Amino acid sequence: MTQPIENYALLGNCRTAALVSNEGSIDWLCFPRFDSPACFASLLGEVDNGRWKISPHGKVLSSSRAYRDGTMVLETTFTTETGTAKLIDFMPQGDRSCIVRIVEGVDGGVVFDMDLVVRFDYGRSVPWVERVDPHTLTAVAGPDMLVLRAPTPIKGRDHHTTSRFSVTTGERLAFSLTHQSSSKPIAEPIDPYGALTTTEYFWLEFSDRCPDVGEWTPAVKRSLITLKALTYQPTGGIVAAATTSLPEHVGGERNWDYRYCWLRDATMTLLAFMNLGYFEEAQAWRNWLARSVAGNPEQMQIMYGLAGERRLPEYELPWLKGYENSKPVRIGNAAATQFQLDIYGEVADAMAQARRGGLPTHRRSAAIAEVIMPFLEQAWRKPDEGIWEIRGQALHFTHSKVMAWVAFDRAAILTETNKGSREKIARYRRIADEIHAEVCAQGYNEEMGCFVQSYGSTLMDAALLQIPLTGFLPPDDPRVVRTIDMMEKRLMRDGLLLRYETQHGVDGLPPGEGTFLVCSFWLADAYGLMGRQADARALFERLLGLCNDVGLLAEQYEPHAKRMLGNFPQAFSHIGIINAALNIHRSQQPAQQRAHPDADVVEPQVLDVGA
Ligand SMILES: OC[C@H]1O[C@H](O[C@H]2O[C@H](CO)[C@@H](O)[C@H](O)[C@H]2O)[C@H](O)[C@@H](O)[C@@H]1O
Repeated sequence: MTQPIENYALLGNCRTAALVSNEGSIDWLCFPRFDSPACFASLLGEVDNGRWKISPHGKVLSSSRAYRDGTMVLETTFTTETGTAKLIDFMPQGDRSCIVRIVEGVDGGVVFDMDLVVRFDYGRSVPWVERVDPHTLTAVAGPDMLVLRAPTPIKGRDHHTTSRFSVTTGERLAFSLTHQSSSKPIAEPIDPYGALTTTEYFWLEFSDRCPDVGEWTPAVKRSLITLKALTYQPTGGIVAAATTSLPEHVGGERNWDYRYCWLRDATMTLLAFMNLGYFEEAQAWRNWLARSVAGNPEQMQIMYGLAGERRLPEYELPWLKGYENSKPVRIGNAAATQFQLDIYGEVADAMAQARRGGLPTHRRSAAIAEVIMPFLEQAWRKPDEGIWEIRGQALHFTHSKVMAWVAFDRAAILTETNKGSREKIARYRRIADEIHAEVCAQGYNEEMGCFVQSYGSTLMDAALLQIPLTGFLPPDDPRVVRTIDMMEKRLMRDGLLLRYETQHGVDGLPPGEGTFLVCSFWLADAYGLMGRQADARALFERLLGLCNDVGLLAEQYEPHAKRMLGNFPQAFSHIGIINAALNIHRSQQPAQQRAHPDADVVEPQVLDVGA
C-alpha cells in the first residue's frame, strides 16, 4: 500500500531522484534524468507498477531513519525480535545511473526480504529478465536496461525478483541497481563501498560551506542539500520537485508534473543559493537560463525541460490509478505555453542579485534584456495566467502587475547607476510609475480597504505578500497592513496560508487544496519586515515543525488531516525555509554585527539590463 507522502525520503545524484519509504521500499525512480519515464512507479499506482523493497522479514519492533549528517546518504535502522540492522541507501555521484543499498548488521541477526519489481515506462512495461550469473541479472525493455547485482541468492517468480538473506553483527551486504542503454554491453560493476566514500565526500564538501544560521543551521543545511539534489548537474537546470502528480487534494485532479525547470521556481532557488554564498550553483543556473532563452528571448517560456527543451506536451497515464486514487497522473505540463507576467520581474531580480553577488555578467545578458524590455512595454498591459498558473480565463492579476513594476523600476535604477541614456531612464521610470498607479487604483478595493487578487475582484491571494517583499510599498503602509489582515481572515487555516480562494472557480479546476507552504514562509518574512518579530518566529517554527523526520517538505500541507500534499520534496518550500531562517537569524543579531542592509534577503534588487 502507498505510504503517506511524509513517509518518504529523497535519494539523488544531481541528475535524477528516487523516493524511499520508511519501510525500505523505493517506490519512485526515474532513470537517467528526473523527467525520464519511471521504472518504479508504485508511488502512483500498485506494487506491480514497480518498486524495490528491502526490509526485515517478519515483525519490525521499531525503526528510525536519518541522513548521514550533511549528506544524502540515508540510513534506516530496523530492530526485530532477533536483532538490529541498518539499510544504507544512496545514489552514487557521477554519470553512472545507479542506486546502492547496503545492509549492515548492527546487533544480533536480522533476516531480510528483497523484492524487486521493474516496470519501465511509468510502471507499464514488464521487462525481459535474464540471469547473467548467480548474483547478476538484467531487466530489458526497449531502450532501457537495469542490471541488478546482489550478494545473495536471487529468485524470479511472477515478474518479481526476490531474495531472503540474513545479516549478523558487523556483516555488510551491498546490492546495486544500474541503468544503462540496452544496446550496450553490460557495464563494469561499481565498487559500492568506494562509491559510498566518494558520495559522502561530495555531499560533505558541498554542505560544509553552509554558513552558520544559529539554531536553524541543520534545517537550512538539509534544505540546501535538497535544492542541490533537485539540480540537473549536466546543464544547471533546476526542477521544481522530484515527482509528478502527487495530489494537492487527495482523490482530486490537481495533479501536475513538476520535473521541469520553471523560471520562477529556479530563480528563487538561485537567490536561496546566493543568500547562502553558493555562487557556483547560481552561475550554473544563470548560464542555463541564458542558453534556454537564447534565440527567441521575446518568446521566453515560463518553464523549460532540463536542458532547455521547449515543448513539454501534457498527457495522462491511464494505467496508473494515481496516488490514493488521485487521477489523472499527468506527464508534461500544459502551463509551459501560458503567459505569466510575473516571471520577468523574478528573473530580473535574480539576475541583479547574481551581479551584485559578484557573478560576472553573462555575455548575452544585455542583448537578452534589450529584446525583453521593449516586449514587456507592451505585454504588461495584457491579462495573464499568473503565478498560480490558472487554467481558467486569463485575468489582470495584481501580483503579476506588481512584478512588471519590479522589472521596470529596477531597469530605471540600473540605467541611472550606469549613467545610461536619460531618455531610457525616463521611459523605464514612466512605465514603472504608470504600472504603480494602475495597481494602486485597480488592484485595490476601496470598500474592502485592501489589495485584491485581480482588477475588480474581491478575492484574496497570498501572492499579494510580494507587495511589501519586493518594495512595491513599504511594509507599514496602511494598505499593506490591511491586506495582510484580510489575508489572515480569508486564507488562514490553522495558522497556515492557502494561496488563494479556490472555491470561486478562478483557476478553472474543482475547488479544494491544502495550505501552500511557501506562502506561509512569505508571511513570516512579511511579519519580520513589519517588525512583528515574535509572529515571524512563531510561524517559522510552526512551519519547521511540519518537516518530516528527515527534514523534507512537500508543496502543501493539510492541517486537518495533518498530512503533506502535492509534489515532494518541493523546491519552493525549501527556499522558504532558507530565506525565512536567514531573515530571522539576521534580525536577531546586534545591529553592528548585521551584514550591510544590502545583504537582506527579501529586499528589492537591481535589474541586470544593458543601459
Ligand atoms: O494550480 C494549477 C497549476 O499548478 C501547478 O503550478 C504550481 O507549481 C509550479 C511549480 O512549482 C509553480 O511555479 C506554480 O506557481 C504553482 O501554481 C502546475 O504546474 C500547473 O500546470 C497548474 O496549472
